[in-house]
Amino acid sequence: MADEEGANESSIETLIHDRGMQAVRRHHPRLRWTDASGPHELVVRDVSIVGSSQRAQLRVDDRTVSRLHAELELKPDGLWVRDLGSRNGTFVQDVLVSMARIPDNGVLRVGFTQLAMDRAPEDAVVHLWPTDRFGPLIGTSTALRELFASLARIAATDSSVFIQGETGTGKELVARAIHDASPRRDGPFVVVDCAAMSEHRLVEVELFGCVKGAFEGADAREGALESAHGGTLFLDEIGELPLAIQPKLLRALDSREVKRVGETTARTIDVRFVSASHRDLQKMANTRAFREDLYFRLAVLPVRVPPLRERMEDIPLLASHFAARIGGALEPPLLEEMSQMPWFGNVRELRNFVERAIALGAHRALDMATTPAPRMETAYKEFRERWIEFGEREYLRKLLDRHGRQVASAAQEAGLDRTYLYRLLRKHTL
Ligand SMILES: Nc1ncnc2c1ncn2[C@@H]1O[C@H](COP(=O)(O)OP(=O)(O)OP(=O)(O)O)[C@@H](O)[C@H]1O
Repeated sequence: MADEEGANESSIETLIHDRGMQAVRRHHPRLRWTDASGPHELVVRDVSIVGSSQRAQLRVDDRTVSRLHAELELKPDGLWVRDLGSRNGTFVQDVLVSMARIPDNGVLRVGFTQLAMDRAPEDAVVHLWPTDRFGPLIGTSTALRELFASLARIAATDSSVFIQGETGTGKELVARAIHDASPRRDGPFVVVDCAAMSEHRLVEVELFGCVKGAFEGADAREGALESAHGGTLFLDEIGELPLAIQPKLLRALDSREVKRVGETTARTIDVRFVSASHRDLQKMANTRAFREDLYFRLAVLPVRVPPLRERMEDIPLLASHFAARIGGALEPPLLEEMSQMPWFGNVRELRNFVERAIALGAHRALDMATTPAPRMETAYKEFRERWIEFGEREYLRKLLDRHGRQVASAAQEAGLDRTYLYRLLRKHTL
């Protein structure tokens, strides 16, 4: 029998002990609806897509529903829905929403179909990872310990994993942790940053390789898919993969074979695919900016890395870890203050902040994180540098907002190369 600790009525979960392990007992929401093919019900346990596509986890047979219409996500405070750029909109309690929590016993509407939510008859017990570390990853929050437990299960399989999360949440580290915990750990871990190459031929050669003379000046070279043979291929920023290359990657995923550019015979590969993006591939699939079939092939096991602001309990542990790594320590009042900050750049921003706090002192670090512009009473050279940094950051922040974080259109307005804009965004942890 599980014994309960601190039941919280407003939350969907309670911390319990089950068979000596820490776990959460969680009630799962159930959705019931009737569409063209009759009445249905589904208990939502994971991130699920609602749509008319055959591949959607919650398929609604209604022509007014987009193929990938909305996404459901279970968070500690309940079930959230996010519209994926649908044609006819997503409604909660009859209000048009882009993102909203569905209240208990509330109603979600997609197109003409109403889905009534209630509580599934049986609660689920979700085990948490017993420690605050999983390979290179650190975290003590329920959200991360649940993620660690699911990464351990994922690592044991060979299925393709798609990691979604805001910039700086630790997606690359999650990919690394999966590889290190998997039976492929002694094989190679190959990383390809799909955002780093805007030219389609470059990406193609990087991924698939080429034979000598395949195009002017081409030398024979092995692509990343071949290099990752026996190991894991991590495709970072997969949302930036040019559409023209996507069918070729899909074929490689299906057939486990690659042909170098200019080659006619195929080579067999044994590779585990892990990909990541901070962008909404589902939304991109709706506007055909990303192939829907490729998305579902890559996202057999979808993983969501929560933003730091949804797991503030992790801040002191992470901050002390980053400080200790460079031989420093942080004072408790600073840790306290850090727990109030928004961390839009997530763990990367936290790491940079800690490094600054140790190198320059807490005051300067806080100043740089929170003061809107540098103070005038600074040496001219430093003032000038910081003013440019500040101006650049503000410019980029506003630009991104105007374009709903779509880098391609933002780059166009700014008259910048997309790759360069990416580099600037990383520099400013935006
Ligand atoms: N849970 C964690 N434990 C320890 N270090 C972490 C954790 N999460 C992130 N980091 C560190 O934060 C930094 C950013 O992480 P990472 O590069 O994996 O983020 P990302 O989500 O891939 O970012 P981007 O979207 O910009 O590519 C790295 O230095 C990483 O080591």
